[in-house]
Amino acid sequence: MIWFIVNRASGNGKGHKVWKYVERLLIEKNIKYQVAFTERPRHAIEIAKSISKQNGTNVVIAIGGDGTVHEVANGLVGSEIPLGSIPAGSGNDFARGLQVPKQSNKALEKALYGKKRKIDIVSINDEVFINAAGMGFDGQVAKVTNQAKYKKWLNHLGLGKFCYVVSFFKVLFLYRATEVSIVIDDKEQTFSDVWLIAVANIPFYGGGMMICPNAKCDDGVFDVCIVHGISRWKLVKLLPRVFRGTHIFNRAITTLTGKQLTIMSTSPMITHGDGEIVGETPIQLTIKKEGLYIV
Ligand SMILES: Nc1ncnc2c1ncn2[C@@H]1O[C@H](COP(=O)(O)OP(=O)(O)OP(=O)(O)O)[C@@H](O)[C@H]1O
Repeated sequence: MIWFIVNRASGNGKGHKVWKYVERLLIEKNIKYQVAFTERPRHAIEIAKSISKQNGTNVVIAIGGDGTVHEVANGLVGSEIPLGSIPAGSGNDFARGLQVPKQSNKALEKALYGKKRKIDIVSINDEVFINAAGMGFDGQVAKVTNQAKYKKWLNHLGLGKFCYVVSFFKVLFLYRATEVSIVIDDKEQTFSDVWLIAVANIPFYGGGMMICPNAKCDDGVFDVCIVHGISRWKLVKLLPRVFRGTHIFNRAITTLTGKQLTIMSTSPMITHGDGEIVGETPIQLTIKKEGLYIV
């Protein structure tokens, strides 16, 4: 059976439109399917979990943005059912990082007939993330974005991916950098004046920012980007370079790779996983090699 989990609210209603289009294609092609619509945050986790316990499911296709893909992945972890996706959100970084076509008909093709493969995932508290997590400035930006009214308007204008840039400037003037101590694969390091730490499984987050340009979702490690010892003004100047991934050559950036990471900080750093708030420091992240099937 082919299952769809649809977040009609994603991308400010884009999820609904994409589903209507996909539904028409499925009927035209005479493809049998089942569909469940999410009714609230975290509902997709419950739905995917319950589907994963049924026999005869070939694929679960998420229609929504990164939040929906994150939830479906959390529901499917531990099963052999692959996750497919048809992007309908504001950021769609998962689709960008895994070459899922933007056009719904092509994304549907890939989800139905593409090759099943395993990717790494990263566990953080009791959740897993597939794109990236971020602590500090990043976590605050994710929190502000999720609550933002301008998200709706920017989505409406087809500029949804700029939500994070608007939030960046909102958080910039109030945020205070902190002292951080990390243990990565048993090696301890300290950093002062830390703005953010991003841990990435794919290069993109925040609507196309290439935060860890070398991240690969099947290499058994996550990539870490630490931004520290930089003034607010220089941070603003660095932002455009993040879209090209060339920020990593700046001396305010430290990049690392690892399988296990513990982060402690003088003041708590809000933490997001795939754009959803998952806690605050102290926090531990562990790679689960080949932990999820995708298609
Ligand atoms: N019926 C619903 N009503 C309101 N929110 C919902 C509903 N179903 C799911 N959600 C929540 O909507 C949130 C946003 O969804 P999603 O991330 O897929 O879209 P987006 O924010 O537009 O896209 P992106 O994450 O790519 O920027 C998710 O955190 C999800 O839990």
